[in-house]
Amino acid sequence: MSQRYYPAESSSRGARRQFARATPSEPSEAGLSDSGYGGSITDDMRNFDLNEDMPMPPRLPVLAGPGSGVPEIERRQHQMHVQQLHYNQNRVALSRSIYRTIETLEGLQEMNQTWPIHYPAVQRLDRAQTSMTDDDFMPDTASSSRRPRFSPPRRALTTFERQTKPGTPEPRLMAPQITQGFNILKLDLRIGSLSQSELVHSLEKESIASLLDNKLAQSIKHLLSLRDRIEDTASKVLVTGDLNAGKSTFCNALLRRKVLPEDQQPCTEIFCEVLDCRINSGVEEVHAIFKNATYDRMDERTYEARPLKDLEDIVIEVDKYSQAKIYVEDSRPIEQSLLRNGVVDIALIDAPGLNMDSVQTTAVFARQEEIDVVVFVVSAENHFTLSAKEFLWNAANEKAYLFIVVNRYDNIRDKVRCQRMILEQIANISPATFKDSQDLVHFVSSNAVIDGKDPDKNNDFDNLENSLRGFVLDKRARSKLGPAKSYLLNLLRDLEQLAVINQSVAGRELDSLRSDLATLTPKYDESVKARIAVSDESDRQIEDTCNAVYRNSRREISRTIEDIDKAQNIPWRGVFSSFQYAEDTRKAMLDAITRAVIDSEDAARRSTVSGVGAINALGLLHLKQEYVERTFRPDLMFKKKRDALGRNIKTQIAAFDFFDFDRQEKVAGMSLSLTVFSVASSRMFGVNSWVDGIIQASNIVGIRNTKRLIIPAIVFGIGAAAYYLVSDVQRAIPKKLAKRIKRELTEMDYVHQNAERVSKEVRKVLRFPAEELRSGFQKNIEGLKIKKEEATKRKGECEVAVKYFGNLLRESREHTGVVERYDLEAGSNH
Ligand SMILES: Nc1nc2c(ncn2[C@@H]2O[C@H](COP(=O)(O)OP(=O)(O)OP(=O)(O)O)[C@@H](O)[C@H]2O)c(=O)[nH]1
Repeated sequence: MSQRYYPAESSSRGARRQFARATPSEPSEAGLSDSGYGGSITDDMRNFDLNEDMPMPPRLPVLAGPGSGVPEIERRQHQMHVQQLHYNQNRVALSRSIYRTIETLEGLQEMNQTWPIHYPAVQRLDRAQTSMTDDDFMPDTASSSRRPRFSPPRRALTTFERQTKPGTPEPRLMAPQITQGFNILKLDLRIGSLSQSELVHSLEKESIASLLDNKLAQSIKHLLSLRDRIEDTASKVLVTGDLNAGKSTFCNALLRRKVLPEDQQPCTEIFCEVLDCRINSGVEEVHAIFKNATYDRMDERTYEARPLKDLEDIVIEVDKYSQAKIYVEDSRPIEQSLLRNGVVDIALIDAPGLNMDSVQTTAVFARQEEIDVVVFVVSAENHFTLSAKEFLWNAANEKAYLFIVVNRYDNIRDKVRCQRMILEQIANISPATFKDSQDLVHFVSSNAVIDGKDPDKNNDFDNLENSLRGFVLDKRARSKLGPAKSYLLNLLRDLEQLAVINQSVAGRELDSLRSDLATLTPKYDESVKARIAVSDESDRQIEDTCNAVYRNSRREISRTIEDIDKAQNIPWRGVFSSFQYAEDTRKAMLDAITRAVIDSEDAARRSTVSGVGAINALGLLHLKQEYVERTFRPDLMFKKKRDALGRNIKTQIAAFDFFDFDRQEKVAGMSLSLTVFSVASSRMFGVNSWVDGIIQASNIVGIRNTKRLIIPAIVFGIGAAAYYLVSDVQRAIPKKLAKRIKRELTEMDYVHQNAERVSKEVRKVLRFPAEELRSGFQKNIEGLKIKKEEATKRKGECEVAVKYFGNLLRESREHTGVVERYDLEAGSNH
C-alpha cells in the first residue's frame, strides 16, 4: 500500500503496459505520415519510453523574417517544423501526465476501498466560497480571532467520532458553493425524484465511496480516450446540431461537393465520417459499417463497400449499419482543401440530429469524447433548443474551441436582431465562445456555397472556413491537445481538494483516536483488575450474609425449641378437657416453632435486602450506568419450602402424655397401684416407703388392727394417687409433649435443616446480582477490548490516510504546476 501513496514517475511503465492499446485499426491511417509534419504519433510512441525524459528539441536555426531573402515557402516549412516539434513535445508530456494521473486515480480507488473517501458535508456558509485551502479546515479555537470560513468537514461517523447531537442531522455532502469547486469529480446526485438535499441526508459513507469509485473509474476511462485522441494523428471535427439545422449541407459546403444527402425530412440517422480517399488507396466509396462490428478497413466482413450514390439509402438504414466511412477526393488545392490540407488528416463527422431520439442524442454526447473540434450547427430560424444547450454546456467543459455555425441565415429578414439574440444566448451557454465570437460564431447560408450564386454568402462561408482551418490546422496543438490539458488540470485540482479535505478529516480522526486510546488502555487495565477485586468482594458479601443468616436462624429456632414447654398459655378447663388441652398445647408448640422459623426467614430476608444492596452498590460504583440493576422482590423469598419440615413433625397426643411418671422412675418395675399407694401413703403418714409405712402402722395400731386397716388404706392410697395424677395432668402434658417434640426435632436435625434451607435461599438470591455484576464486568471488559482493538485498527488506517492524502496533495499540486507549464501555443504563429 505504502508504495502507492506517491505515484512515482518510474511506475508509469506499469500503467502504460496496463493501458496500452492496439495500434489503430486502420493500418493505412496509422501508417500515413502526419501530412507534412513528419512521422506519425504511432511511430513516436513506439520509440518513446515514458520513464525517460523527452530529449530537448534540437537547436533550431534562427528564423529569417519576411524580406530577409529566404523564400516564403522555406520560411513556412521551417515554421511548420518548429510547430511540429513543440506539438510532439507537448503531446508526449501530456501522455506522460495522463499515465501519471491514471496511477494516482488507481491509488485513490484502492484507498477508497480501505478508507472510504470523505466527500465534504453540506455546510451552512456565511459567505460564498469558491475554492478551498488548508486554512478552511483550521480548527476553530476559542482564542483564535480567525474563524474558519466554514466548519471542518465531517466524515460519516466512525466508532469513535463524536456523535452528532440528536435532532440536528448534519448533511454529509458538499454545499453547492463547494461542489462548484469540483469539476470532474462532482458527484451526480440526481437519483429518481430525490433532491440533492434529501440525498445528502440519506447517503451513507459507503454509498458515497461507491459513487466516487464510479466517478474515478469514469475518469480513468476518459483519460484513456484522451490519450487515444492525442495519439491519433488525425483531427476529428464533429458536425452536430439540432435536427434539420443543415449539418449535411454544411459538410457538403466544406467539401464543395454534394456528398452527404440533404433533405427537408430528417435523414441522417447514422454517423457519417468523411475522410480523404487517399487513406482508402484513392478509391472513392462508402464503407457502411455493420451494427456491432468493429470497423477494420482491411476486413470486409466488418462493413459493406458501396458507391457514394448509395449514401442516401445508407444513412437511414439504422437497423443495419452503425456508421459510414465515406472516402472522397477533395480535389481543391492544398491551401483550400480541408481534407487534403497538407497539414493533418481530418475526419469530418456528420452526426444525426440531436433531438432525433434519445439513443441518437446519447450517442452524439458519447462520441464527443473522441472529438477534437466541435462544430455546432444551429438553425437561425430556431435558435438553441434544450438538448442543444445541454450539449454545448457539456462540451464547454473540455473543448478548447466550440464552433457555432448559425445556418439558414438567408431565411432571416431582420439579420441584426437575429445576430443579437443568438449572441446573447451564446454568452449564457459558453462565455468563452462568446468572447471569441468573431472567430467562433458564424452566420452563414450553407446551401448557397456550392451554387456560388451569391458572392456575399460565399464570403461569409469563406471566413468561417478560414477560421475553422486556422483552429483545426494552425492551432492544432490547442484544438487537439487543449482538451487533454484542460481535463487534466480540472481533475488535478479536484484531486487537490479531495486531498486537502481528507487529510484534514483523517488528521482530526487520528487525534481523536489517539485521545480515545489514551483513556481506553488504562480504563481496560483498571477494569480487568477491578473485576477480580469486585468479584472477590461480592463472593465475600454472599458468604458473610449466608453465614450470619445461618447462625441467626439456628439460634432463633434452637431457643424457641429449648423453651417450648414454658410459654404456652393454653387455658386449663378442667380434667375432662385435658385432651383438648393437650391438643391445643401441641398446636401452640408447633406454631411457636413455625413462628421462630418465619422470624428467622424474615431476618434472612432483611439480610438479603442489604446483601443485594451492597452488591448493587458495587456494580454501580464500578460499572456506573452500564450496570443493570435487576428488580429484587424480597416478598417472593421462602414461598415454597417454609412448612415442609413442620408438617413432618409426627408427634401426636398419647395417653402417657397426661401423666408424668418421671418421679417413679426409681421404682421402675413396680405396679401402678403400688406406686399410687406408696405415693398416697407417704403423703398421708409422712413415711418414705410403703414397707416403712406398714411397719410403722403395725407398731402403732398392732398387727390385727393393721390387717383391718390395710384394705381401706389401699383404697384410700389408690384414690389419693389417682387424685394426684389427675391434678398433675395440666403440668404433665406440656412437659411430656415438649420432651417428645424436642426428641423428634433433634432426630430430624430440624434446626440445622431449617437454618441451612434459609441460608441456601439467601445464597440463591444473592447470586443473581453477583452474576449480574460479573457479567457486567465481562461485558464492560469485552466492550473495552473491542473498542481498543477497533481504535487501534482505525488509528492505523488514519495514519495511512494522513500520509496518503498528504502525498496526494503534494503530488496533485506539483503535477498541476507541471501541466500548467505545458505551453500549447509555443511555436504557433498566433
Ligand atoms: N434556406 C436554406 N436552407 C438550407 C440551408 N442549409 C440547409 N438547408 C436546407 O435544410 C434542409 C435540411 O438540410 P440538411 O443538411 O439535410 O439538414 P441536417 O441537419 O443534416 O438534417 P438531419 O441530418 O436530418 O438532421 C435541406 O432541405 C437543405 O436544403 C441554408 O443555409 N439555407
